[in-house]
Amino acid sequence: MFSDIMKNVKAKSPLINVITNFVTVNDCANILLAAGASPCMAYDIREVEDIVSISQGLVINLGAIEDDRAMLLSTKKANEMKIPVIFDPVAAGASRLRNDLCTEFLQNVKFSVIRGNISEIKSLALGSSTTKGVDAADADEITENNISEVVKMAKSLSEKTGSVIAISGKTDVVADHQRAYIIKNGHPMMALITGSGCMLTTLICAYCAANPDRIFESTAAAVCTMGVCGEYAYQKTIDTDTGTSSFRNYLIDYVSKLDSEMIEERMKLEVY
Ligand SMILES: Nc1ncnc2c1ncn2[C@@H]1O[C@H](COP(=O)(O)OP(=O)(O)OP(=O)(O)O)[C@@H](O)[C@H]1O
Ligand SMILES: Cc1ncsc1CCO
Ligand SMILES: [Mg+2]
Repeated sequence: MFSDIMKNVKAKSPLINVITNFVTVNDCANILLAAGASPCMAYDIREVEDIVSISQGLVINLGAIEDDRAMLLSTKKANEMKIPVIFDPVAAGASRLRNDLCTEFLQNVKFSVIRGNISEIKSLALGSSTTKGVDAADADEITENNISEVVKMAKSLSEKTGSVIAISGKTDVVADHQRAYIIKNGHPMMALITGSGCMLTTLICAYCAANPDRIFESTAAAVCTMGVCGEYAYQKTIDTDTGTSSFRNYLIDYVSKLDSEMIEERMKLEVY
């Protein structure tokens, strides 16, 4: 299902500029290299337009905001060039600065994909502020009881923004204004390392940059990749009697080792 999408990442090796946070920046660069893409983490206002002009994709991550002017300048350039721009609204709902920037970005930028945990996406869609900082609040967890409401919310946010919406967690949702996939891969250990969400957003950008006419499918492929690699990495953590720090390395290892057969074997994707 995703074999050509993954092959294109390796064949084209897209250059992705990532304006992200100092917490997870190195993991984001490594996940891109593991997938076959090429990272650049330029964020200085004096050069972002030049770097974006030679890039095939752009990530804007609000984890630790240093210079929102550089973010806006680079998105403007990327939109002019019509390359995919992926938004990670980290901790949306947690502070006025984050909420104001999310509003400003959604008004002025065309994002191909918006990827967040359920609390962050609820904040964008409903203006709620339930988030536990950078982590989703337990009370927001997607369950069998609320999944239809969550899908409805994602479709309506997609309609409003023109972006594909990816919600991560125990259950992942990928939706545009009319279609949705539910993906149930991954492992709870993924929430015990920082940056699994930031890495997922960056991987989505690589897949979209290599397949710019297939944003919805590329997003789903990246979500499945991350989930399946989380499962393999957890197994390896158990087999080696290690813990969360090794798990993080194994996660990157498996993204570099993964092929489409390994995904297809384990993928738990349903059309909703
Ligand atoms: N309980 C879980 N079971 C299975 N997979 C999970 C679980 N929690 C998170 N994941 C997976 O971990 C990845 C990151 O999702 P998560 O929602 O934790 O991101 P996040 O909160 O934005 O993370 P961060 O801000 O630390 O980067 C996704 O691939 C998701 O499917
Ligand atoms: C822990 C943390 N704080 C700001 S960004 C970040 C990484 C996870 O989003
Ligand atoms: Mg996050």
